[in-house]
Amino acid sequence: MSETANATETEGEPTSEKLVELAKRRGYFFQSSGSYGGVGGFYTFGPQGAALKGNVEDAWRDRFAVAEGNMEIDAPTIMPEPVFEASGHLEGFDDMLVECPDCGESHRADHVVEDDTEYEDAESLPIPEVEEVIAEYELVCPSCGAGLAGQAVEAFNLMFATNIGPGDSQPGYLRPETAQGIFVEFPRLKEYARNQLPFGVTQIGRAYRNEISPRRSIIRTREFTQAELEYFVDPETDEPDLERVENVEVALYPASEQQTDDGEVIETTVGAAVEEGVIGDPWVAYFLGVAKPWYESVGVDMDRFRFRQHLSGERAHYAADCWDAESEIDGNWIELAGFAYRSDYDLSKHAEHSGDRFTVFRQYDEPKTVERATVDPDMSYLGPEFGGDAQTVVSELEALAGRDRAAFEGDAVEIDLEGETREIPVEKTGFAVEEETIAGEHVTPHVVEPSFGVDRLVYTVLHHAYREDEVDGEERTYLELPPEVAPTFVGVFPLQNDADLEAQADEIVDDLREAGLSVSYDDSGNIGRRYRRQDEVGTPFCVTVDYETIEEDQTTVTVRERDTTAQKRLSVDELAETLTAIREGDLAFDEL
Ligand SMILES: Nc1ncnc2c1ncn2[C@@H]1O[C@H](COP(=O)(O)OP(=O)(O)OP(=O)(O)O)[C@@H](O)[C@H]1O
Repeated sequence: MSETANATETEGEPTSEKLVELAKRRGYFFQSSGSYGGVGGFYTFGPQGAALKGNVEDAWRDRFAVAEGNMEIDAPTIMPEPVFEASGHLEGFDDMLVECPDCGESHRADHVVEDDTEYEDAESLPIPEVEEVIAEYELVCPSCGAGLAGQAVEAFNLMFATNIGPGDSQPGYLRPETAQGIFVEFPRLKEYARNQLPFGVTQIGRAYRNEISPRRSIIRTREFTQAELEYFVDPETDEPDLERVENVEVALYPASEQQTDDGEVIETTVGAAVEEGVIGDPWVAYFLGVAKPWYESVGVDMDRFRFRQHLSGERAHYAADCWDAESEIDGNWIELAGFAYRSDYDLSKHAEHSGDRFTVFRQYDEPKTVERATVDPDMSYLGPEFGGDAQTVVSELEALAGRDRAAFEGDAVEIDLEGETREIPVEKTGFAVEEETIAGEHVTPHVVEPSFGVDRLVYTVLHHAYREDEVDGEERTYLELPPEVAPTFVGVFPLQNDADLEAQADEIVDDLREAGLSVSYDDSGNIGRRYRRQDEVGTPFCVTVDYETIEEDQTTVTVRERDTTAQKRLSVDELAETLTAIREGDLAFDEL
């Protein structure tokens, strides 16, 4: 999809620029391998970024694996070629590439079209049409301004290829999504679920896409982290428990609204959206309802968040319905996650290509009596008589009996043998209809997939938390991160370089760490500068140990809150307990 759906691309808006600078300076994220000049699309999360990302992943695991009762697996990132033949990635996981004839820069042709025309869904256009649009609108290279008309647009496969073992006899690919690692293990995973649908399998891990033009720092990279849930359901019998999410308020931007000039985002509840048919699939609705409060809890600003339905051309052909979670960044909407109903497409493909069983046995409430059409399984006499291998004749007739009993009502049945039509007298086929009692049947589960990008979410959380204000006549930058995800919960400072103050501060650090809080100790520079440093990385509280603390009858410290900069004196003895209660949301700083 387009990153800029319904908004204009305004790369390098102030907040993003300042955030990227802060991220590098304070250890959130920066371009990798900088000593060697860096390479586009690869980023390293520094100490703060790795901690924030880890907290977001833990929060995702708590909500989508643990709280939902789903399993979690950890599959390899390299998989052999047949997996991607089956999944369709080898054949069709392409983006449209156009190269600038002047500067040689590569661009995504659909993005070039979307950025400078009214087309919103250029990805779904056939290549020749994209070439025509580029010529018709006289579109130019975003890097150097040279005209792109007449340049060939090519399909470029996004998978990174490798060889497994020496030589090139076993090609493999770095997975472009974590999902395939779950699908291919379905025959084993269903056993861990005791062959009972519905069940869900999650995975948090790296995915790799050789993006044509990685951009906007960690929003589009070539190596990124996904958190995916594959939820396997019986399409005929399973239904989500919508009551659990029906009152969740959501901002929805359905396809129908996107197609009109004055289309609007609809503010409604999940329950009402299902009832009114705005969200077609109840499973997708359920996961949108779970996701919205979760996004809010990790710090996404709900005034800058919506669910956008895919336009029909944007959807994979097998996907019955698909919605994206989107966040607004400097006037652009970016995709944070996709929620798709993928039908039985993935499991059927892997069954077909691997020959393994990707079904679950659906037990009926009561055994059922069914009629089954059979033919004589021993028709060895038919082989020579009808010119063909007897086994082939039998299986052709069996297949026909299974799907078209009426074919056996006349005097003779017609089957195709090696391209020739043969007539076989019905009485020679041994055709019969038998009654059979069956306890259930094998069904291929359907898949509902919430697929989250972690890096884009980390970027959004930082962007939405970015604040500037003035404290004591000085400009200040701070990140209003929720305590649940902030890399450090509390900074501890001795007021001055004094052995007694430092010893007391060390003791407090130990106490707080023992209570499970993440603590940063800082004794360099004046107190004001130390506060600024913690503000900039989003540390919710700072504790200062001063001379009052170490006076015998005055064992208190100053605790300062990041957002308001309000300060209170708290007893050292109760510090760990009080801060833990705040961290858990049981107490507010202004109640102290
Ligand atoms: N190159 C990338 N860099 C960072 N995150 C990505 C990248 N590609 C996909 N993701 C994340 O993985 C999630 C699920 O992947 P999905 O295949 O649905 O993305 P997509 O629709 O191909 O994304 P886009 O259209 O932006 O390329 C996305 O919502 C996004 O958060």
